[in-house]
Amino acid sequence: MTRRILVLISGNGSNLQALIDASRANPSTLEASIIHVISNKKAAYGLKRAANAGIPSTYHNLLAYKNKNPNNPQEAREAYDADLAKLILAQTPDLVVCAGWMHILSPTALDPLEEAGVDIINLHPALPGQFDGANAIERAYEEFQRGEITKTGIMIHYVIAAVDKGTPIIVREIEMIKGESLGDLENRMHVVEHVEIVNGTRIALEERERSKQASE
Ligand SMILES: Nc1nc2c(c(=O)[nH]1)N[C@@H](CN(C=O)c1ccc(C(=O)N[C@@H](CCC(=O)O)C(=O)O)cc1)CN2
Ligand SMILES: NCC(=O)N[C@@H]1O[C@H](COP(=O)([O-])[O-])[C@@H](O)[C@H]1O
Repeated sequence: MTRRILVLISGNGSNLQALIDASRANPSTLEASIIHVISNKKAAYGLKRAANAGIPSTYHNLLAYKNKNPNNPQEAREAYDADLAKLILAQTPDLVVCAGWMHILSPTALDPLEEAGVDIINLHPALPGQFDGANAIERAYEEFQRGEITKTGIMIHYVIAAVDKGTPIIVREIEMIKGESLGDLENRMHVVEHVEIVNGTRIALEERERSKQASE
């Protein structure tokens, strides 16, 4: 049975592209099919990448929920997340991959997926516990400029409610270079990301299969 991956994006989608390319390489380096892409940003170039690859996609618009419930942003967010979980489960994925997905998932999104036995993994451009949250690369670069750190990295981790605190699957350290521009650091990190998001996805799928076999 071909393993089914659903990918969540918010922007350029270069990591989505890495997953697409790996799953379609001959021989494939990722034995799985990307069945659907969901973006929380309408202008995400990753939606065009999905279309170019013939992969169905959905734009899930948080603003529409906030406009329907202007006086309670938390309630709007939870309704958005609950519908996001329904959108995801309707595609019956084996795994969800956050690939530049810039929205914090609340338990109203995470709980239905956990109940359905669908794992979520995330690519985060920092080492465990180093720069949790958004803008991690920029924050690392600023600390390096201040002489506070000498290295950063990327990790692929399971997603739990606590942001970027889930169990790491892959951790890769990246040495920082004196005099290097932020753009050059970002480019070096993206090269590593594009390799490790494929490896992390493969490992998560394998771990899921082992866990299913053990429970049978
Ligand atoms: N519950 C979890 N949700 C998410 C996780 C996670 O580990 N647990 N990982 C993130 C990805 N991420 C870092 O890797 C991350 C992305 C975005 C943010 C954030 O502050 N988002 C803001 C909106 C920012 C924007 O729209 O530009 C927000 O959601 O309010 C933090 C961490 C994916 N989600
Ligand atoms: N907190 C999550 C986060 O910061 N993710 C980062 O967003 C970029 C997405 O690029 P892409 O859209 O080209 O894949 C990547 O650098 C990824 O590490």
